Amino acid sequence: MTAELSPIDRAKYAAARRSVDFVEDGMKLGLGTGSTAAFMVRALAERVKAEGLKLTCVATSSRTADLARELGLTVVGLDEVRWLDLTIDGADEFDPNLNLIKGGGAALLQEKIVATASDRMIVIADAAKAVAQLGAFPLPVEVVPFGWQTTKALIEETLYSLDVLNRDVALRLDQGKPLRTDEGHYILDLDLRRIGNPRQLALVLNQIPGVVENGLFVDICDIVVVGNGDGKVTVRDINSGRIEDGQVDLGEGANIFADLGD
Ligand SMILES: O=C(CO)[C@H](O)[C@H](O)COP(=O)(O)O
Repeated sequence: MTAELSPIDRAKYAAARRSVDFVEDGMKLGLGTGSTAAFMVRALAERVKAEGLKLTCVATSSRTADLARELGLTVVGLDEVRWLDLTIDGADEFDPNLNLIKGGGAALLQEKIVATASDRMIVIADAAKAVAQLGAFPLPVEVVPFGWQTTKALIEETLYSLDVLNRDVALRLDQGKPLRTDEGHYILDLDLRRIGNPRQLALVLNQIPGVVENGLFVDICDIVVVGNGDGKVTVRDINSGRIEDGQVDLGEGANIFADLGD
């Protein structure tokens, strides 16, 4: 079954499977959004079933909440628990300081709120998401629909004032219409190629009226788990500096992959 999966999906599964080893009984857990996070939710549900773990989960999107509930996990609102032990989520890019671009799945707002309300954030990713400098992936910025074109112009002016050379800003569409986030906002994707100073850019973007949040996660992620198509995983902890290599048995994913219909 696993042989039919693409190498990228095997890499995502490997990272996801390794990340759930960090989950302990009784934890309050943030569940990310995206395809890698979906593998994690499935691997987590398997562990809960096999070991009878008692977990309280907070989802970062309606998609993740639906999947987690369908798999029997307990999902509550963030305000019911206020603070989480751990959040596990995917990313679109991560740099050597574990700063991230997120929001490829349009869930950056809830993802940032949940990760910030957690003792630790683990990012799970395939190796292709590692970059020397953020920015090849267009930076998602969530904006309110009211006056969004004015907000877009203000963003372009701000990028110009920061001497950003490439500053293509595009409204994200879904079947020809503006994509709506879970909160009903729009997403603008900023194709910047290179982000020299993610901390500065994140702060400046959030000063613009109409901007709700941006997809730069600076100093939020603690650990990255990087998966490869052959099941090799590397865990890097930015706080301790520890790097640990391991191997995930991809055969263990057979149930999960079968559920996906692959
Ligand atoms: O930020 C996200 C959703 O808003 C995702 O974590 C990010 O887009 C990675 O997605 P995938 O795991 O499907 O590659």
